[in-house]
Amino acid sequence: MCSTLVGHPIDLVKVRMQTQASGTKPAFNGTFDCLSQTFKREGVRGLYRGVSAPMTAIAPIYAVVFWGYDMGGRLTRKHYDMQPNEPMSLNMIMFAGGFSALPTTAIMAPSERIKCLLQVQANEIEKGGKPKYKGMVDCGVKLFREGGIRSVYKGTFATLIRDVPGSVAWFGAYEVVKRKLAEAQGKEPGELSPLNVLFAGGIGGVANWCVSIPPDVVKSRYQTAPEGMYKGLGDVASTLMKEEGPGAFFKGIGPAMIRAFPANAACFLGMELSRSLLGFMD
Ligand SMILES: CC(=O)O[C@H](CC(=O)[O-])C[N+](C)(C)C
Repeated sequence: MCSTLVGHPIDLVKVRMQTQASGTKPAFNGTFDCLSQTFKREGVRGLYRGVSAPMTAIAPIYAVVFWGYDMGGRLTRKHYDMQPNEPMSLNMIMFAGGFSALPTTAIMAPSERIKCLLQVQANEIEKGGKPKYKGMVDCGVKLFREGGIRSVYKGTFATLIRDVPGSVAWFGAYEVVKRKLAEAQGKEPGELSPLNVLFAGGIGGVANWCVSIPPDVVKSRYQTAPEGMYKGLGDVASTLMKEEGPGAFFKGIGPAMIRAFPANAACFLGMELSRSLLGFMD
């Protein structure tokens, strides 16, 4: 929840930049321009538009991420007939990471759909219109009334193609950095200092966004587009390519990277601290 509080304004900038209409003059000239325009026009409230959805979903999302990772690890250990305390190879870690995205998508996809719609609806207010959604619950209810569960879950496949490779990189980079640091200090990875864990977590976040940005742009466009605008994800990708060129697939990479290190450093440190607290209570 701390990482959402810190990272949401910059995540909002990412989504607004990713969903800027093509053809016309861009509304924002870059990350800091978007941040300052949003603050000037909408105040602090504007920077936190849409925060309710990730704030509500973040705890269950990460509980499922780490549970899914554990399940993936158990599956590979069973496959190789390994003991539960035997360390996993990097390939096994990456498999377990990718596997974790499968159950997580069930919560991640609707949370992202609502968050992105709330984050971009300021454009409508700007044009003199009234905002369509009053908040997270209102948005979820309206989506359900208008298009049923299919509409709430619009963008599920896009979320999956973003988060399977993203989670492979996230867990893989975190473990590689932790192992290298431990080796250099003659320690076990579990004995690393909080500062080392923060560093490894931050690198995990950066690795995640190195592979996730192109599918994230497609996801943001698809989830915020009016009904019927695109035939599917392939249509979003080919329209982007035709109208805006290959650079469009990297929109929002600046804010994503600025947020990636601190948000994920905090996330992994929180996970390691709660893990040792639970071990201590055992
Ligand atoms: C897209 C996303 O939520 O990525 C997570 C890291 C972040 O910066 O929020 C990692 N994971 C996909 C494993 C949830």
